[in-house]
Amino acid sequence: MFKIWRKLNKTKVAIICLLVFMEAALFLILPSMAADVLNSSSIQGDTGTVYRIGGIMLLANLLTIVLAITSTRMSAKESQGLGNRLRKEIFAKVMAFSKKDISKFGTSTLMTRTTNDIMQIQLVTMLTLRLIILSPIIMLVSAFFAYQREPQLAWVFAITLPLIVLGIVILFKFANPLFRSIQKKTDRLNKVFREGLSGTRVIRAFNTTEYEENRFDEVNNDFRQTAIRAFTLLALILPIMFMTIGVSNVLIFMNGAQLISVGQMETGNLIAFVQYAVQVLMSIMQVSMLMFFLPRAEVSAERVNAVLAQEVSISDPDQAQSLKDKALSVQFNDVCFGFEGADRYAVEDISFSAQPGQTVAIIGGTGAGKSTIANLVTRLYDASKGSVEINGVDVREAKQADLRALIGYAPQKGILFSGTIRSNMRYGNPQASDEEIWHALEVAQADFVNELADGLDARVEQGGNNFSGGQKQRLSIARAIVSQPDIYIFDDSFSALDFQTDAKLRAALKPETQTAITFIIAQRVNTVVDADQILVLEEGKIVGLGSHEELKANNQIYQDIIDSQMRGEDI
Ligand SMILES: Nc1ncnc2c1ncn2[C@@H]1O[C@H](COP(=O)(O)OP(=O)(O)OP(=O)(O)O)[C@@H](O)[C@H]1O
Repeated sequence: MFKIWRKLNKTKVAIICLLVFMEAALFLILPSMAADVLNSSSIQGDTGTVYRIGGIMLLANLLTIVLAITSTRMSAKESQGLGNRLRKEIFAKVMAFSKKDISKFGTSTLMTRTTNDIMQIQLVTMLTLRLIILSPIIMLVSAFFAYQREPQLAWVFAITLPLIVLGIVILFKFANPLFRSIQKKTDRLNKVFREGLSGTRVIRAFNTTEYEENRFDEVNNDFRQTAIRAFTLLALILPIMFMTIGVSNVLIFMNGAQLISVGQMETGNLIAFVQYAVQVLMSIMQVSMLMFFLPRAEVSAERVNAVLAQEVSISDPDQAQSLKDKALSVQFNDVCFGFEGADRYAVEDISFSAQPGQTVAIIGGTGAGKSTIANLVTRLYDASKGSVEINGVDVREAKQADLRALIGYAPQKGILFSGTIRSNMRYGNPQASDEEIWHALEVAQADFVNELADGLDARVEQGGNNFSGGQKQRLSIARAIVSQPDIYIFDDSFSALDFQTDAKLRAALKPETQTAITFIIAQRVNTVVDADQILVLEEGKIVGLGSHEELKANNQIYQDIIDSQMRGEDI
């Protein structure tokens, strides 16, 4: 938590502490002033002095309120500002994470950490800024003033304080593990909810709505039961406090009345003692409430710090080499890559090179390692062995931003962002004109945009959910074309297109990619027939490399793929 609090604005924290200190000082003198008026018969007889002291007390009260409002507002602003900065830092960090880094945490917990955990931290920061000075000062000074006024009544504290401390310690012991468990259960709740949301269509198609509802009910009820237990314990603090305050008042009044009757105590002192005693107990309550929230926030802070401290596994070198003004090329030198924990490489001993104007097709069955090769070019993964060179530079020696500026990537799943068609098309080239966008859409065979009433201004919902899979793919292809890259990567982007559209798209793409290197990942032979070189992948290894004609003549595996797809027809 302290690590996170170091991010607070120190000047503002100092001002808040000063305001709170002044608030405490004013608050503390009020009972003494009232007691002095009540105790002194000379003051009571002097109406002018009574009014003057009353006026000062009123003013002190007003000032206390102004100070309290100002410090509360500043604490709120500072704690919200801290939350804002933490969310921004986490977002920036997660954006820099490689796929491997993200999978270390999981999407659901990253979301919970960015929302729920940061809210816990904000709440405790605000409480702390207000109470960390206010409550201990009021508690200690009130106890001192109370003792100074009437040491004869101090024994009451000897009974009430241990009672209160014992009650709070017992509550802490039981509630803390429950609050820790709530945090984990929030992650689970999010995970099941997210899975349900993203899999709605599959759930309905398999008629498993009831099964999914039961699964959600189970985690939801588990969360509810733990939360009820934790908050019931938390709610017990108030009754314990009020009961203790009540008992202490009764004891003070009983003993005080006796002392007044025998002339050993003045009425004003009794009133002041009661007020100070209440303040002592209320301050203990405030501190204990804070102590109650603190462990929860501590757990949250640990979870947030873990994300911020996570080393980004793919980072820029200190002295990056430029990729500009160099001849365009892509070269794989005996590249192997394995996922963490996997017992074999996902791709192994991959070597090939590509020159400007060439199309490299990668074909192979499901899980053969095709996307992994694309991810090695874009440096979403780093080679475990060997090297990937772009323009003669090892990708690990270049800046990621420079590398990615060279690449136009159309992913396997057409991923779009909420906004308009235009904003999505300009994603890789903010300066693109409408003409350039329409041209790219034409090349990508995205004719359907012409029919949309709003054309380029047509709305794109979150994830492009208002477009079909094939439409999303074409828009993703157009987006890659708009950025006019040196290297195109179409990762199975033609799979949702019919044969005719696939052929038309590849023909239209040719003049666009004349000076570029184009990667086409596909499972269909039709899509790769025109490629300059085709990499045939099986279980992560290249089992064939050549043109369609060469492979068709000499490569048994390629022939098998053709046979399985065309059932012997000639391609
Ligand atoms: N995040 C991951 N963690 C562990 N293993 C993975 C991960 N992603 C992919 N793999 C494994 O790596 C291998 C290659 O995956 P890759 O996605 O490159 O295949 P692919 O040829 O593109 O398949 P498809 O055509 O089905 O998309 C597969 O065996 C897969 O199980």
